[in-house]
Amino acid sequence: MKALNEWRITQMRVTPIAFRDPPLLNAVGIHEPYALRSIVELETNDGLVGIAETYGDEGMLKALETARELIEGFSPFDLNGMDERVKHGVKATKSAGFEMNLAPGSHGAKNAAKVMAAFEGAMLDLIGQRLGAPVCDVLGGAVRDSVPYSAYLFFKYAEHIEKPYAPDAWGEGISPEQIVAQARRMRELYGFGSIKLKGGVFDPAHEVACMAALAKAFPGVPLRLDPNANWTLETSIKHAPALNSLLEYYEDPTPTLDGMNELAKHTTLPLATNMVVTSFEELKQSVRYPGRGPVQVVLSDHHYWGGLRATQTLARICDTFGLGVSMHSNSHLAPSLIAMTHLAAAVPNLSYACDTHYPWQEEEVAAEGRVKFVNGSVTVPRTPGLGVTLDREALRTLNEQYKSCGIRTRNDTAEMKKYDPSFTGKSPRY
Ligand SMILES: O=C([O-])C(=O)C[C@H](O)[C@@H](O)C(=O)[O-]
Ligand SMILES: [Mg+2]
Repeated sequence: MKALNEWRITQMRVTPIAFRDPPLLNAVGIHEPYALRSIVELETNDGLVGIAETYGDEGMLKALETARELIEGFSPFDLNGMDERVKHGVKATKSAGFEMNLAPGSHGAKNAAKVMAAFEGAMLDLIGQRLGAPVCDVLGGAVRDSVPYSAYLFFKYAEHIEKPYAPDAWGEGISPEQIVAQARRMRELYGFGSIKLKGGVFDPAHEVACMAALAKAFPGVPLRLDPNANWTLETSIKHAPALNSLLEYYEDPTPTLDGMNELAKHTTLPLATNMVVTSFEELKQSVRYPGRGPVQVVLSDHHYWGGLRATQTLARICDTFGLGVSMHSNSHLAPSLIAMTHLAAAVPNLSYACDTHYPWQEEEVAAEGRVKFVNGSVTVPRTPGLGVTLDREALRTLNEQYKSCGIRTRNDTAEMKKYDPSFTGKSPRY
């Protein structure tokens, strides 16, 4: 073991991976057959390896590569120094191709925050391993033993238009009956205590009918609907009275802070967002509105907010301004879900069950296997560090899948055009 003052990160490794992802529908199109992520490993001069999962889009891989010199050679304890180096050394980029509104992984403007989060995650894993403490303890200690997640329902087709593998077991999810069946299956398998439906896909009246069917099938279970800003302000106001009695919060129905602010005057529901408040600058703008303001619940996401510590800061600011806090997710595997779990354990004012796409994923890179849910919650690991080790064989397989799948930047709109050539992804559509 190196003395702590000689402890250094000697090498960064980034492995892009692709894993099977079902044909899930959203405001801008449909998920491609493979979702992209990357695994960042930081190795130290005493042979420890810390890991973090982040986005796998081409822009993110380039940003990580440009930041190599900002991490190699430095101490794993140098978290604040790393933040500063990355803030000044990693530039925002205008993505050369497509920037998908729902995929923060493709947002060049968030390059520095995304790189900080990836580096910090692996550094906290290293610190925890070295000290024999779980990441949540490094973050100041867990205030809960397990973290509640929400069932995350999607409208979906039974299979992809191109068929690189056999269809999933969930089947089609379009009618209210199919959505209720999807929720029932997900609750049976995972025990989730609240339910979110990804909306912004079909006629809003159909989506409201699905929420009513869910409320009838699961009385007392908290429900959320997220149209991903695909409804105009007028449409969002029109459906507010029906949703008032159905939802626990109304997530990003309409675009812009101004739009959400106006909507807030027409609904009794808290308005939640992972679209109009996605940075500290936007949070500042949001809390400056007089009255109720545009946002009552911030859906944080450490992967693009600058990391676990930055998200703790975000949660404290939310507490100061009386805003609720929960978490947004994307298609992800155990290293990401477990990092969210450590973080959520160390956020006292987490007010709602967090999102996770995890039930939609079948493949895994963790040697521990698939993450287990008990009554919809994930137990906070007590093992040193993140508590996730890489299954090297699985990592190799998912990296091979990345190389062969041909996808380099998530583009749900281009995928949807294969089903419907007239689809534009233009938003708000309803
Ligand atoms: O809450 C959200 O906005 C999301 O989860 C965004 C995701 O990109 C979701 O729309 C998806 O996976 O299609
Ligand atoms: Mg959302």
